[in-house]
Amino acid sequence: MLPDKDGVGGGGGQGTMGEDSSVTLFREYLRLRTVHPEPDYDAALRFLDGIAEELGLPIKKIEVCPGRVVSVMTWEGTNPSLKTILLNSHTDVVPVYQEHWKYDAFAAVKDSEGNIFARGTQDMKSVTIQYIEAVRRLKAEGKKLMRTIHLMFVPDEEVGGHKGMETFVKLPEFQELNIGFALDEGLANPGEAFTVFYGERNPWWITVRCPGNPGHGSRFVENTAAEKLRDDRVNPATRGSHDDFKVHVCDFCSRVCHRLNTSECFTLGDVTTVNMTMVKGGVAYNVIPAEMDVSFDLRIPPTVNLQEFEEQIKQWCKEAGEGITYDFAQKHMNQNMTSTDESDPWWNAFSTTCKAMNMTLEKEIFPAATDSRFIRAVGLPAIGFSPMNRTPILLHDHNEFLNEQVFLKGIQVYERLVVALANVPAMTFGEI
Ligand SMILES: CSCC[C@H](NC(C)=O)C(=O)O
Ligand SMILES: [Zn+2]
Ligand SMILES: [Zn+2]
Repeated sequence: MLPDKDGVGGGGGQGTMGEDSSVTLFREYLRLRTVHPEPDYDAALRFLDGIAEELGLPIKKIEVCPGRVVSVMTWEGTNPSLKTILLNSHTDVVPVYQEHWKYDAFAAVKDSEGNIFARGTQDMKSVTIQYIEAVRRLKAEGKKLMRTIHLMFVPDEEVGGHKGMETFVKLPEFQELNIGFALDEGLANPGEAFTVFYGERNPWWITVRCPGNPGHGSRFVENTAAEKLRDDRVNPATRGSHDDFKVHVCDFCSRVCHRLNTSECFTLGDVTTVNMTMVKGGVAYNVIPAEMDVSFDLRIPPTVNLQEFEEQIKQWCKEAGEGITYDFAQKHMNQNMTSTDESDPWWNAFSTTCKAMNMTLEKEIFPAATDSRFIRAVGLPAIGFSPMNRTPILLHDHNEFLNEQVFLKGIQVYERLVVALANVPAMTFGEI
């Protein structure tokens, strides 16, 4: 192995201009435009095929929906009958507002401080390449692991995972992987610590439909769709007669916000948030619409009783006026969390390895949604972890970047984690 110019140690070879070859590969992957709304998934599949060939690993492709392929690269363990380790990552990225970026968001420019700028540097092309490079180094060292490792690359996480992981976990090809434990994405941490996620808030996307009396825009019309959306009623006859849905939501949000700000123990993942994100309706300035729709993005922690919460929503609709209904565009109901008890063999392997590397872990509930929710929903333990400390959280933001030293350190972290997880002894229940 070539010496490492940056003192990171245990690195890959030198790529272009003395750059570590792992960084060069990362930048190459960042340049693939797997960006919504029309991700170039074929480019990602070709890239991954090339890597599988380099590593001498078989790669299996499963078309879960037309044009949506999951690839699985497999490094077989010395005891392939044991439960396996899944290293999951998604290949798609969210769109950019290029005019707000310092550099082309798909050029993977590296500045003088070693910060690499591109969409996907944090979410989550870094993790994909870190998994690959960790496996490449372990193989090059001649390591043999007990459990099989699957590197899974999935499409469409950023648009809800319906044509990706949500469908794949229900297929026999997923069952056949015989997964025992999964790693998936987390978030950067601006401090020294690393954040790990053992659960996620449930995303509920709701559209509240408010019907009302139509009529000429110049008149006082009673019981309009619009007045069910607003608290300062236009019509003096009905103003203040009942609370609208938005008032209930605002009251609820200010109570949550107060709790979040007054308790040191809470992070965003521990509280429910509701945001009004869309309002639709109307056909002309002078026609009072027969219906107006308002949409909300709700995120509910796994500790909340979901049935009771839905009853609350029903009540708000009832109080907001006649004929109001709601429907869901997204309604995740599973509340499984992954054990972070030291007695849990998977968590124990994960946490003791991190401790041995002097890493401090902060355990949290993921505030948004990742593909881990589908993995946990089929009863598998999954930890959300992207090894990025000393890094501002910039996923989905302008000028997303990751420093190359942080990236390289992450490869070392995975090298150790993969060995530890793959060598977790066979469990008395279910494995022997
Ligand atoms: C609910 S499906 C969309 C998934 C998306 N994930 C992230 C990490 O931004 C979100 O939470 O909105
Ligand atoms: Zn992501
Ligand atoms: Zn994302």
